[in-house]
Amino acid sequence: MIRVVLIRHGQSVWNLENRFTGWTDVDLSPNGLEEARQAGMILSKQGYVFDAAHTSVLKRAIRTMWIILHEMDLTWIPEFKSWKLNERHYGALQGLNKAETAVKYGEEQVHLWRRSVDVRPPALDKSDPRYEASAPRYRNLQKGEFPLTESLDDTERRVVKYWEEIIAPDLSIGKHILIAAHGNTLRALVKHLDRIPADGIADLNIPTGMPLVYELNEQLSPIRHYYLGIDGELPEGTIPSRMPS
Ligand SMILES: O=C(O)[C@H](O)COP(=O)(O)O
Repeated sequence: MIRVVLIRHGQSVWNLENRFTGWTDVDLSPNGLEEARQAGMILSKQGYVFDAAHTSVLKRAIRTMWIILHEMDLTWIPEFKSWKLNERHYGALQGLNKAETAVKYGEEQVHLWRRSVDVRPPALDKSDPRYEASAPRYRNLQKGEFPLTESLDDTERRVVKYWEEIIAPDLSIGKHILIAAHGNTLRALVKHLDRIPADGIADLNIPTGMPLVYELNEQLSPIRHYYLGIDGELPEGTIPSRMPS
């Protein structure tokens, strides 16, 4: 049986401040550090071992992965970082407080920006300091790949490309893989794996710092999935109470 573990980074300082984050490179909050440590402890206690770990180029996910691997005494395994696992780009909303934005534009509009599959938030202007296309970490992006904003569909396309080209071949030869990524990156991946229709994804939220295990068949189609708690797998369908802001 093939198994892959997905984990959303621990709480970040902007999760705590309730700000749209996207590609902004904020770090974990003290609580997020602890969530990552607990996730590593849970995985270790449940006997999980990984051959490789994949993450984004954003430090909240990288640090989560590092803490988990440290807790599991697996810091020696190969690590891979890709912008394709970055959080969904939140365009000109990045940095704004979510509650204040809802007051300004209305709950309905903000819900559309956050949870529809095809509505893109207002785009960043290329002159905006938040447009970081020339940052060293993004130098390998092809022309036009650096987003000014993204819908969940846009995010899904790049995540699925990474899954199909990089992760799936390794899973197929029996490697055990950890993916430490972001709320919307993982929503997009889960939408793809579980073939969730566009109108079925709005209520799917992935909590910070909780290991989510997917068991897959030989064709890499999901058999079942569950979150891991300190006492083992949570009953299928259980969503842990630690929800994103
Ligand atoms: O980028 C962000 O702001 C969050 O990590 C995910 O935000 P959302 O729950 O508003 O999509």
